[in-house]
Amino acid sequence: MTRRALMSVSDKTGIVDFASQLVEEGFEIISTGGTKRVLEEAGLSVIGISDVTEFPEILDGRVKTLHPHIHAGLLAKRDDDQHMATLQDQAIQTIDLLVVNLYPFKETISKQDVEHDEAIENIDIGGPVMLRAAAKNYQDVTVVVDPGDYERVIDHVKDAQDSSQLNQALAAKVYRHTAQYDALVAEYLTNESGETLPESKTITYDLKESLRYGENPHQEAAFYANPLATETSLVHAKQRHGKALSYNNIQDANAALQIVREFSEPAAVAVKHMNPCGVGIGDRLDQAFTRAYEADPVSIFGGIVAVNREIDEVVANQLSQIFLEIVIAPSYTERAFEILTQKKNIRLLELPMTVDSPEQTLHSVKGGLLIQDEDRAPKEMTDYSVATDREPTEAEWQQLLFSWDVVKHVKSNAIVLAANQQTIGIGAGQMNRVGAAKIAIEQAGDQAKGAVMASDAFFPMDDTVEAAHQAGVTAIIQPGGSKRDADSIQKCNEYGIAMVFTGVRHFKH
Ligand SMILES: NC(=O)c1ncn([C@@H]2O[C@H](COP(=O)(O)O)[C@@H](O)[C@H]2O)c1NC=O
Repeated sequence: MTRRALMSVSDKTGIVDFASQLVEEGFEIISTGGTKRVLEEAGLSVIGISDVTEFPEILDGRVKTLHPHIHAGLLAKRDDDQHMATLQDQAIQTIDLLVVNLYPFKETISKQDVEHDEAIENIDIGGPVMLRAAAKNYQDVTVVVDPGDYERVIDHVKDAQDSSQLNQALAAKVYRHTAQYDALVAEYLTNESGETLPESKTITYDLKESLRYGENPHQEAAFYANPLATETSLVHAKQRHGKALSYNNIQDANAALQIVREFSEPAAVAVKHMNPCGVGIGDRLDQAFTRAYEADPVSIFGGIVAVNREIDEVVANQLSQIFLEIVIAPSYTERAFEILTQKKNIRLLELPMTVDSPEQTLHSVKGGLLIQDEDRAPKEMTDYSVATDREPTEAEWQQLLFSWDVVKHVKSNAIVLAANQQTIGIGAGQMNRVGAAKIAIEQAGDQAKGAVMASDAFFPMDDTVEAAHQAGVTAIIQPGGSKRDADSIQKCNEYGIAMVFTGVRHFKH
C-alpha cells in the first residue's frame, strides 16, 4: 500500500524540500490548509485533510485534524489483525509518517504586551494530539516535530533502514516537546491567575550548551536555559572573546551580576567562589574598579569582574594588569576591546546591566526542589531604625547602606566591613557570626578604624560588637530581632557605636 505522510506545520522551514523527497520515495502527502497551500505552490500534489476526514476545517482552524480517520490512521497497530480489520471496515488508511510543529505559543507570549486572546489562540490543540498519538505508536509511525530532523529521517527513508531506534528517539523528543509546550501554557495561565506556588510545578529548560565538566572534572554537566529568559539574563550574555565558560565560571558570573546590579552609580565587583572579594563604587568606573581591586588585591587573582558601565581604555588597562577569568560589562569601547583581547585567556561577556525583574530561585535537594522568591527586599528605609543613642553621621549612613547592599550577597554567616565606598574586609560562609567578623576585621587591618560593619543576620550575642569596637568600627547595620539585642545595643552605647536595625534579614546559603 502507498505510504502516507501527514504534514501540518506552523514553521514551514524546509517543508517543501522534505515533502518533495518523500514524494520521490513514493509517499502520498496529506496536509492542512496553510501547509497544503505552500506545498501546492511548490508544485507538489497534496491530499487535503478534509478529503481524508470528509469534514471541513472549522471554527477558525480550531478543529481540522481532530478526527477518527486521522487518529485511527496514526494509532492502529499494524501487527494487530483486529486493528487492521477495523480500519478496513471503516475505510481508514494508515498514516506512516507525521510531520507537525505547533502554533508558536512561546514566541507569542514572549512578545511585549501580548493580548490574552492572542495567547489563547496560539495554544495548539490538534497538533499535540496527533504528535502524542503518533509517538505512542512509534513502532509503526515515524513522527517529526523538529525541522532539524528532516534530513536524518529522509536518509533513513532513502536507505530503507530499520527505523525502530530512530522512531523511538523521535517519539521521546515529541513527548519532551509537548511536555514543554504544555508547561509554558500552564505557566502562562498560572501567572495570569496570580498563583505562585501551585500544587505541582512542571519546569522546563532548553539545553544551551554542554559543559566540559561540572564543579569538578569527574562531574558531567550542562547549562540549560529557561525558554522565556529575558535578554538581561546571564543565559543571553554575549560572549565576545575567550574560551567557553565553565560550570564554575557561570555560577561566579551569576553572583557577580547580582551584586553589581545593586548599584546605580558606577560600580565594580570582583567575585571568587560566588562571594564578592572586592566591591567598589565611585563617580567613575576606573575609580570604582580601583576600589574593588584594592579591597583585596590577593583574592581578585583569577576572579570574575562585573561592572555596570561601559569599559573604556582606562579601565581596560587596569583590568589587563591582572589575571581575570571573566569580565562582564554592558559594553566595551573599541579600544578597550582591543586591549583586553590581547589576553588570550580572558573571557569577555556583554550584557545589559539594567535591573532585571525578580524571578523565583530554585535549589535542588536530594529528591526535591526548594523554590522561593528572589531576595529583593524593598530598598526603602521605612523599617530602618537607629537602635543606639548615637545616630550614624551622614558619611556613616552612606557606607552603611553600601555595605548592606553587599552583605546581602555574601554567603552566611556574613560580615562586611566598608569604608570610602569600598569593601575592606569580607567574612563569608562561617558557622558562627563572630568568626565571620574576625575574618573581615583581620582582612581590614588598620583600615577598620573608622569603618562600618554590616551583618546579614542579627547578633545572637554582643561578642561581634565587642570585636567591632576593638577593631575601631564606628557604625553597624544589621537586621536586629535577637532576644539579646539589648546586650548589643548597650555595648554599642558604651563604645559610642551607632547601630541601625533594618528589620530585614539576608541569609544566603
Ligand atoms: N485544530 C486542529 O485540528 C489542528 N490540527 C493541526 N493544527 C495545527 O495547525 C498548524 C498548521 O496549520 P496550517 O497547515 O493551516 O498552516 C500546525 O501547527 C498544527 O499543529 C491544528 N490547530 C490547532 O489546534
